[in-house]
Amino acid sequence: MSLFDYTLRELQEKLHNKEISVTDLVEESYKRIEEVDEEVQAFITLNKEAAKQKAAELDQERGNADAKLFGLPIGVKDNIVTKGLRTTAGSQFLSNFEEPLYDATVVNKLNDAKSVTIGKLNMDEFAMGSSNENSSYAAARNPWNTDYVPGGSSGGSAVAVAAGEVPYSLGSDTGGSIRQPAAYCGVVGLKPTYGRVSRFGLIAFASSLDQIGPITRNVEDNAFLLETIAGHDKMDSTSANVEVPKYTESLTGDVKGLKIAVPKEYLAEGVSTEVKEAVQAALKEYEKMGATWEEVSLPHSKYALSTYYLLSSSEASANLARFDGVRYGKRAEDAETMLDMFKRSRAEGFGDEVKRRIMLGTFALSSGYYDAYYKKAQQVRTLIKNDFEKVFEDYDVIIGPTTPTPAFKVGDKVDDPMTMYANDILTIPVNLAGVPGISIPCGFSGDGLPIGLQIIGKHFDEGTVYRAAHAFEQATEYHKQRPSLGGARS
Ligand SMILES: NC(=O)C[C@H](N)C(=O)O
Repeated sequence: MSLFDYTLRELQEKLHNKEISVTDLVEESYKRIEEVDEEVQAFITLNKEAAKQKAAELDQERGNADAKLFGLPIGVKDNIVTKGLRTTAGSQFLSNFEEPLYDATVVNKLNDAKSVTIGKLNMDEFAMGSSNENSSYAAARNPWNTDYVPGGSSGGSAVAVAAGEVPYSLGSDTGGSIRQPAAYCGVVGLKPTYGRVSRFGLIAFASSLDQIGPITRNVEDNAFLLETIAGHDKMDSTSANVEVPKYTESLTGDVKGLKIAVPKEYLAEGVSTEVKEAVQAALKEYEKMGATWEEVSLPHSKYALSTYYLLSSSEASANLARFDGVRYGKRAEDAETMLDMFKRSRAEGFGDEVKRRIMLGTFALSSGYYDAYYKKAQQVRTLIKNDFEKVFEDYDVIIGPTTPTPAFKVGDKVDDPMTMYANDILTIPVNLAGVPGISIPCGFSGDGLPIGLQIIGKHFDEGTVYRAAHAFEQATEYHKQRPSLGGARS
């Protein structure tokens, strides 16, 4: 058994009782990375020397170890800026961004809580993708079967946790990038309410949709981590000044009387039989625990995918304008004029998917098309948000699958953007509405690949989402299964 099979709270107890040291934990992490990372490619950059030094320092000061994440090793998605530690956003454009000058707010919070950053996690370039195959580095692989993708864009964040390289990690979610890889890798991933967690220091993809969130092996750890990173930040004007509850206190195990809505659009055509059956079995489990469920409709769901690709690409085209070869990242050589230098740096620096989105976004924003595409998409976004609000007048949570199918094979969809985009059909509406959503393990396919259950809550009601997720976890064993990767673990 690995140390990382313990919950964060249990690890802290062991640290407290001096059964283990912070150095033991950090060494366990790097040992496991050495064993399996060549196979799964979860990390882009390791922080070995600094992490070991920090562990030694923390071991010295252990007497007053009451910081929230004291000594617990974490992996951070590589679009979250870390001072002095290379931050690439999965792009070779930023491969030389070795020494960022500041920490993202969430990283400051992790540091204040005295966690130890093990390294930066693999991702699709600038968070655009659903399989990790768009990483400029290596494509991360699914620990349950390395012929399969781990999902994306926070593929590395889900893989590192599922493969036992770190006990918990941070990802970011614009259209499903935390929940979809969490579902594919059999771990727990939460996208918080928009505004719950500061985006300061998150390399922006689509600013009105991006949120940072926790990926863990169980719901309690997830709630614990969200408590640490959430909260208002004056450096992010979209972060909400709303009190952060103690999420761990909402894990009562009691869902008696909980009112669940199941959107018929989420179990429709395109959702595989195995996934449907797993979700139906989960609903039965909730019934047994005293919750009730009813079918509802989110009628504008069918427009969510096109709305998302218009809005997120439009925002990306503006956000990514800053990568011009001047201020950040690589610069094209041999350019003759300044304009030529901009053009060549961008042509050489960005991968195909990023270019596709920038072109789509620029087109949607251009005069003559703006009203027909961008403005229209904004209006449809409001309709989608209203669908959710209407359902939440009568229900506490919405439950459905996280993804239409379990993970697919590496290479299967990489040349077909439309089928790749369709992966996020059940996660995207949640970002458009700005509400919180979690994915938790709820079964396995015939091929032994994990299936994820999505639980969606009201704005700023992560507490109820966690309570529902935790109760299901307590009643089932899916989260206790481990991939047999590397042979060394059981
Ligand atoms: N970034 C995300 O949340 C993932 C989504 N698959 C996208 O490519 O936009």
